[in-house]
Amino acid sequence: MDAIVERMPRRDDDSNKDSAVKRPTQEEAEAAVRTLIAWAGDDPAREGLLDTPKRVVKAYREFFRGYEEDPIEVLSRTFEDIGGYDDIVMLRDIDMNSHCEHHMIPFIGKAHIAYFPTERVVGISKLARVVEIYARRLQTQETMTGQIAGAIDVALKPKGVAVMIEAVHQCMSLRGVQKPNVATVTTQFTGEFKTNPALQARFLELIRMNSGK
Ligand SMILES: Nc1nc2c(ncn2[C@@H]2O[C@H](COP(=O)(O)OP(=O)(O)OP(=O)(O)O)[C@@H](O)[C@H]2O)c(=O)[nH]1
Ligand SMILES: [Zn+2]
Repeated sequence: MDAIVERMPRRDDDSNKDSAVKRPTQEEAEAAVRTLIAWAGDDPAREGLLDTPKRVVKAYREFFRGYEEDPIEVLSRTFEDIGGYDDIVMLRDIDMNSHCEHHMIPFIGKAHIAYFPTERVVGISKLARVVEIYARRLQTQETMTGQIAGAIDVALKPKGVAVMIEAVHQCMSLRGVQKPNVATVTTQFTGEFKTNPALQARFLELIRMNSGK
């Protein structure tokens, strides 16, 4: 599982000059957007489009800010005093949106996460933050599902982790095959969620209970 955890894969700003990928300047990024506007068939010098490159570059900073954050660090603050609690902790229906690495088009859906703590638990918001960090990178849904489970596994060393993502890929809805209502479902189980079918079934049941399916 460890191999799949990418903490901060391509940090290439001034803090890491040895990185393989050099981050372009703001001007270079804006010029690239002007090229794409021209490729779309419009005039980047048209008044309505003059500020568009700046806005797009700013939006990209937001969409892809996950490269600057470290999920393991986010999960490093844990609490021991859990009053003898000895069961799974589950976060259901975490809204997420990411961008597929093949088309750079959004895929949008929900993540469900459960883990079975040993002695220590993590603040529940941190699990949603981990989803956010990996979602704000160029992704495949499979990779992202594995990375989330891997990070929780490595950082918390729980008895097990379960992650499910259900998402609609707009690269399938808006272009290409044009099938707008396809849900892609991915799961990753570690530890007892992998070896204990009853625990795995409980995770799936807890998800279904909510959706009324
Ligand atoms: N497995 C997987 N595939 C994805 C994901 N996001 C997008 N894809 C797929 O990536 C594939 C890329 O296929 P290509 O044939 O190289 O590209 P394409 O010609 O644009 O493919 P079409 O979408 O079929 O038009 C497509 O089948 C997409 O549906 C993902 O998260 N996981
Ligand atoms: Zn795609």
